Amino acid sequence: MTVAVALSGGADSLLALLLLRDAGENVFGVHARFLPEDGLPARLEELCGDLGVLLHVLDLRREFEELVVGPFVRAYQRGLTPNPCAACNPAMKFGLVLDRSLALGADRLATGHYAVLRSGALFRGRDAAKDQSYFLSMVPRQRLGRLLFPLGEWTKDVVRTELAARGLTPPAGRESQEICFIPGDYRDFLRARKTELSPPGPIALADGTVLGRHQGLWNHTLGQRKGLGVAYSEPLYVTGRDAATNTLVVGPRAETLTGGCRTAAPNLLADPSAWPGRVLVQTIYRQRPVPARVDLEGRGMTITFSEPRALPAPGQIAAVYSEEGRVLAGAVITAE
Ligand SMILES: Nc1ncnc2c1ncn2[C@@H]1O[C@H](COP(=O)(O)OP(=O)(O)OP(=O)(O)O)[C@@H](O)[C@H]1O
Repeated sequence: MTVAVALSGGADSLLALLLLRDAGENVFGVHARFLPEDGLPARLEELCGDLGVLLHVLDLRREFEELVVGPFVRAYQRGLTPNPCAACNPAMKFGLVLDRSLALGADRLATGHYAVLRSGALFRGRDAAKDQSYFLSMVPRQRLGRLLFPLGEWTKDVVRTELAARGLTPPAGRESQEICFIPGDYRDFLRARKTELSPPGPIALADGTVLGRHQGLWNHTLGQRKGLGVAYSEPLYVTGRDAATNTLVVGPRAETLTGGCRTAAPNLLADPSAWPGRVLVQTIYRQRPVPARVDLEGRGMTITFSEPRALPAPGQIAAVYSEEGRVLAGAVITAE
């Protein structure tokens, strides 16, 4: 089988390449340039040359800006908390990179994601601390059949040890950042792009009582406590960002919890008729999933948690799991 391995320059995809090659697959590398100029493609070329592996560098900078970074910035302008991986995985890695890899002669595309594929079904990766199935929940089902995740049963520690034992240092020389195109704080990134963002506005309780002013909704995150600059008889938290009135809604801790949320149309990875009776939902990466009722209504999902949860941020992903860790669906959260 011919396998294209998506090489980021990091440790995980490098080991994925070596494991597949050791297993006798016919491998080649594909590296996508998503970001402005850096020296990484040249360092990867050199490493692949040493390993005797062909590398294709795909220039996807324009597409990444159009399909990932632009929508990310516009979502902030609409008062959302976007998750760029929700757009990147289906559109870029398992969209354009997969298509180009198939066109280059690959039967499959492998990545260094920590997740397991079994008979076309997606499951959590074995390393609970690195499991990336949450982000993969937005990848269309028919695309999964073309993918391989060789590190699904591995733990990060063993990956590091294995590479060291082979005397290899990944050329990227860094662990991934939370958002790959933002090296520091997202607010500095938005300012640096001179993005037109929401202006100052009122800070108010849910009943409309105005307590102060904020410097732009985009500066604040749901559940935030520090840095509000308003005095009140009890600690206040951000409980909502009303883009229509440009109001930052604050309230006591109890109001940072909710019983459920709504989503946009889900990406279904298992037919709802075959879902188990009990499902779990996760609304942030690395969050403990909780049992929930999921109603597929119209074009979206209505999720009712079995216990109150921290307010899910519109723009983030809600991933639905079986108790065995199978991903049943993923969708973008639209509202509480
Ligand atoms: N620029 C890129 N070009 C090709 N593939 C990429 C690129 N960036 C990421 N990938 C693929 O997506 C996988 C997950 O990427 P992520 O940014 O989450 O890195 P990671 O889990 O730290 O993995 P790695 O150690 O390989 O960087 C990578 O293992 C790799 O297969």
